[in-house]
Amino acid sequence: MTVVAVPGSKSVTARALFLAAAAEGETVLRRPLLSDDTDGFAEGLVRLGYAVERSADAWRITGRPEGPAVDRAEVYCRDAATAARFLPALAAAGHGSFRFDASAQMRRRPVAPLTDALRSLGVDLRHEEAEGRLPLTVLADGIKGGAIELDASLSSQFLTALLLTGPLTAEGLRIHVTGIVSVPYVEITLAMMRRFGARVTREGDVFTVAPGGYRATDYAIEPDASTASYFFAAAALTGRSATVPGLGADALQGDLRFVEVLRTMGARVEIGHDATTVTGTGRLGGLTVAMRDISDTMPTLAAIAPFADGPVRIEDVYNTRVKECDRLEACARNLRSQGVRVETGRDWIEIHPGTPAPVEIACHGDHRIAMSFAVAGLRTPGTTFDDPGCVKKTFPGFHEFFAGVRQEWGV
Ligand SMILES: O=C(O)C1=C[C@@H](OP(=O)(O)O)[C@@H](O)[C@H](O)C1
Ligand SMILES: C=C(OP(=O)(O)O)C(=O)O
Repeated sequence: MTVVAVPGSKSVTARALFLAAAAEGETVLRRPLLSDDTDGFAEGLVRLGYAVERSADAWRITGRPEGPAVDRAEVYCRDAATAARFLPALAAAGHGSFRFDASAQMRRRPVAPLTDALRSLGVDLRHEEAEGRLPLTVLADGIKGGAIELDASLSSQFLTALLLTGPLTAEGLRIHVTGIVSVPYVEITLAMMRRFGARVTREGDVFTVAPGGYRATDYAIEPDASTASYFFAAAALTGRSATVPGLGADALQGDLRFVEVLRTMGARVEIGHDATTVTGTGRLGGLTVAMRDISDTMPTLAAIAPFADGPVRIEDVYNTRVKECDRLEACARNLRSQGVRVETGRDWIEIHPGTPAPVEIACHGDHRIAMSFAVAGLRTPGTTFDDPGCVKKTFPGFHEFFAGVRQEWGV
C-alpha cells in the first residue's frame, strides 16, 4: 500500500479565499493548495485590497464584509476560471471600479451568463472586447439583491459565483436555475457557505440565499480529488495500490466518485472514514459512463481507456470543450496520434482497446491533459510532453511527485 498525500483542493481553496475575504474577522486556511490558480486568486484579493498573509501551510485572511479596500484595481486572473468568475462577483458587492483580465484561453472561455445575471441585478459592468468575455470592468456600487434566472449549463461556476455573493447583498438572492452541469461543485459551495455562517437553501431548481454576511472561521482544506484521480488511475493500470488520506466518505468533492468508475472497470476500491484506496486487480474492463458531474476526470479515463479490454464510451461531457482547451478534441487527437481508434460526437468520446505508441503529447497548455497522459505513460514508455510545465495550474511539482510514487511502486 502506497500512501499518496496529494495537495489541497483547488476548488475548496478558491471558495475558502472568497469566503474568508467576505467574512467578518480573521480566517485561517490550513493546507491550502499552492498552485498557479490559487496563487492567482490570492493575488487578486490582494489587488482588491484584502490582507492575505501566507506561509507554506496556513493562510490568514482579514475579511471585509463591506467589500474591496481600494476603489480602483486591475486583477489578472491568469488561467483560473474560479478567479475570473468568482472575483468579479465579489467586487460587484463592493464600491469602485475593478477591471478583470486573464490569459488568452481564459479570455475565450464564457462568462456571459454570470455577467448578464449581475447586470439584471443592477450591476454596471462593461466588456472591453467581446460581449460575455474578459476583459471586463465592474463599476460596483453594492448589490440590492432580488430574483434572477440563470443558465449554468456551460459552467456551474456562474451559479457558485452568485451564491457566494448572495449573503453580501442587501436583500438576498433567489436564483432560478434553468440548466446546470457539474452539480457536485455547487454542493461544495453550499456546504462551505454554511460553514462560514450563511443561510442558503435549495428547493429543486431554486436557490435562496439570505442576506447577513459570513463569519470567519478556522478551515482545513481537503486534498484535491481531481488530482487524486491520477494516482487512483495509475494504481488501477499497474496492479498497484494507492491510498489517499484526507479523502473519505465525508469528502466534499464529487470528483472522488471517479473511483466508482474504476471499480466498475475492475479495480478494488475501499472508501474509508478518512481515506480512499484503489488497488489494481489486473483487470480493466470497458464501460459506458456519463461524466457530466465529474468531467475534470474525463481526461484521466480517456488516457487510460485503450488499456481496457473493451470500448470506453464517455458521455455527457460537452462542457469539457470550454475548459483550459477543448478537452474532448485534445484527448481524441492525442489518442489518435498514439494509433488508438477513437470516435467523438458533440458531447461524447468512444475509445477502443489498443496499444498506444510512444509519442509527444500535445498538452494544449492544459494541466489535466499532461497529468492524464503521464499516467497512461506508465504503460507506454517513451511518452513525452510538449509543455510539461502546464501542470503548475493545480500541481506545480506533479512530475517529480509522480516519479516518487513510480519509484515506490517499482514501475
Ligand atoms: O467550481 C469549481 O471549483 C469548478 C467547477 C467545474 O467547472 P464547471 O462548472 O465549469 O464544469 C470544474 O471543472 C472546475 O475545475 C472547478
Ligand atoms: C476546468 C478546470 O479549471 P477552471 O475551470 O477552474 O479553470 C480544471 O481545473 O480542470
